[in-house]
Amino acid sequence: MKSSKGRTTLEVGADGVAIITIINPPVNSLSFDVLNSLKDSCEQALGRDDVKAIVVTGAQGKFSGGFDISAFGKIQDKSVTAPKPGFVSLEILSDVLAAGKKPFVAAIDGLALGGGLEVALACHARISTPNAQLGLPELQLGVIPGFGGTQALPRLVGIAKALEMMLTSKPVKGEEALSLCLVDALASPNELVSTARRWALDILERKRPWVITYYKTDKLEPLGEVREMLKFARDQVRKRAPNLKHPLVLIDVIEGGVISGARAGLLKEAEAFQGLVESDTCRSLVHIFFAQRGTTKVPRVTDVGLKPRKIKKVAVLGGGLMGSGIATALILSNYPVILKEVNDMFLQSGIGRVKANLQSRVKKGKMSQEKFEKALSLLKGAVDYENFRDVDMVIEAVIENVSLKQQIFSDLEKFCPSHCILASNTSTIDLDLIGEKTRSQDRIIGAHFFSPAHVMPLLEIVRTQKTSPQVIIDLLDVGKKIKKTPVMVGNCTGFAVNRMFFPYTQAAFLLVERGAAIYQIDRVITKFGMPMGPFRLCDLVGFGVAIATGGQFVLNFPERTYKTMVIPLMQEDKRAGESTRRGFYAYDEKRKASPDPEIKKYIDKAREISGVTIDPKLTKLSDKDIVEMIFFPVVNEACRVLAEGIAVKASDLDISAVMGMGFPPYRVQLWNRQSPAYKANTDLLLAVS
Ligand SMILES: C[C@H](O)CC(=O)SCCNC(=O)CCNC(=O)[C@H](O)C(C)(C)COP(=O)(O)OP(=O)(O)OC[C@H]1O[C@@H](n2cnc3c(N)ncnc32)[C@H](O)[C@@H]1OP(=O)(O)O
Repeated sequence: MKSSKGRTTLEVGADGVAIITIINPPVNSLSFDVLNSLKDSCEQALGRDDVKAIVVTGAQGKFSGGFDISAFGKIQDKSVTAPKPGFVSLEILSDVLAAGKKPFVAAIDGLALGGGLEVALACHARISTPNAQLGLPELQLGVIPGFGGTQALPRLVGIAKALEMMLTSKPVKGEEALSLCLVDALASPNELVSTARRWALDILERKRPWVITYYKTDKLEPLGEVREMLKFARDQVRKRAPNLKHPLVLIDVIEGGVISGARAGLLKEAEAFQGLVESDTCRSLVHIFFAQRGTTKVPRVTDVGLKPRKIKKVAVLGGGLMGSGIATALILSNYPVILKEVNDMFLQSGIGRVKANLQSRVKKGKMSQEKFEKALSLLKGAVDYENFRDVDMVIEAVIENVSLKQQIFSDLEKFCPSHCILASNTSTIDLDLIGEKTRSQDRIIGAHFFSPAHVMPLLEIVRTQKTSPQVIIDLLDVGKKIKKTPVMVGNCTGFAVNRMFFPYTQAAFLLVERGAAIYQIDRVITKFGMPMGPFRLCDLVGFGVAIATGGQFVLNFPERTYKTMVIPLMQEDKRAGESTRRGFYAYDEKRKASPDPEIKKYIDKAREISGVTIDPKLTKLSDKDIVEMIFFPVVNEACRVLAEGIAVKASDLDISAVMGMGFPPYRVQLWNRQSPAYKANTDLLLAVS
């Protein structure tokens, strides 16, 4: 017998109010089983003589996290048949709930997201707790709201706010929802259902309005204004996300409903939703949703019954760019931190950097002055190890120097308690080497942050052969608590992200020295969706860093390292990237980059020194050729990282590419599926090398 995935229950109280509860842990997602059961429960409640009014709620303090996202994959691979377009929005929510002859009230605690909020919008009133999260985040998954949200939300909060909520995918809290008229009243979690019960009876007794959301028009702005707003929104979308179609589809669907009425809008929405579910964008973004949550599931580590230990205090060694960013990330998540430097002057600079990081959040309105003071009070400075007796974790972030790090780790072994986790933020040095002079190899681990560490979402957790699973579990937990996506990798040069990044710039140099146009490469790669092309990236990180990391790759992977002469030649002329205002681009005082005709001189010279000639084929590459020739070596390297066991699973590398390299998440699945096609192009690349 097929096991069902979630259900609803129906319970009728002595007051004649039926409570329909959505039950599908952990977030009460709306699987097809839940939706069918919801329809049955609603029809039963409407048909029963002992039921006067109905409250819809979710079990365990969560209304619903929306449509069951795992069903997208099943629809795409045809292992389930999707119901006909409009089955949920028209046949359940509009025709059963909204058109019901008894009042429906939604009692919302925890979260009402996506389809969850759409169920609530179909009810005749909504009561929520002050902290509940209400939103329509479907765009993040490559689709639009498909259970009526595109029509109902604008009718409750107006077009401008509805557009903002849907285009940004950001939820609002109960308090704001009340001020927007998205909910009708607030109640504490304890009083939520009783308040909703009373509200439903009040509607029946005509003491409160009986509102069918889809018929409301009073919040819709006049048509001329709506058209202006939609035009502005379309322009913004085209500018900010030129490769994405679904935000434009959303705007068309909203417009359709405003012009032709909600019922026509619901139909249009249902058809558009069905088309988008099949798109590569949706496949990719759904894959990324689960891949991101999968990074903390590590076989033989997270499935052996270990629980994370409580980390009460952390020490960060080094107050430079990385150390201060790491300290900022920790205090922002309420970890008391000791920031250690070698002397008072360096310490004050480090503390100053942390302060500046926090102040910039205050300036951007992301943080209150009160939170600023509180976060800063968690930071203590030190110039020795005296206060390290009670730290539970140390993160070393000093310069990349093996003997210095070895010394630090042996000092740490002496001063820190024996349970203390000893982490290094190194991006290039072998962790076994760092811990060589200690007897604590089981608690040595890599915590590789990306700069700026308090902003970038990825954390590479590097385990050695000896790192204990408990230490990995602890760092995974800290990673999640400081709002990073932790990805566990093995110990090797460059770990996952830098190993994948390396061929990205290598291929670009190889192509340019053989005739490809330098700025065309950056333009095409940016158009593809990367935050910047390989040459602009070299300028940003600076040639010093590029040469230092490049040296590691030459040492460790000599058979596949391309030694370009362009960078050393430019360095001789004191061009070292953005920091010197001259690299592959010239930079004005506002750091705006412009192509520099002088670059040709360095490329010609590099060709001459290396004895390389121009290949006419490479002077007229199409955009597609360029994208493939830059990225197929990246994919190849990712395959090696997986084959060597450095990454636990392929989806971890997808997340590393998206969060560490800025690879466009909406393209991941297409690239995974295309892999057989890349051989020909890789051969092309090999043929010219
Ligand atoms: C037709 C409709 O318009 C279309 C839709 O409704 S599309 C769905 C719209 N809803 C969403 O996008 C919400 C997606 N979920 C989230 O943002 C977050 O999971 C959340 C805010 C609900 C909870 O966050 P958090 O507490 O950090 O827990 P999180 O780890 O993300 O999720 C807990 C578990 O629930 C699962 N989950 C969350 N939302 C889910 C959903 N809508 N469907 C299926 N599973 C879901 C996660 O995969 C995770 O599973 P795991 O424990 O096996 O890894």
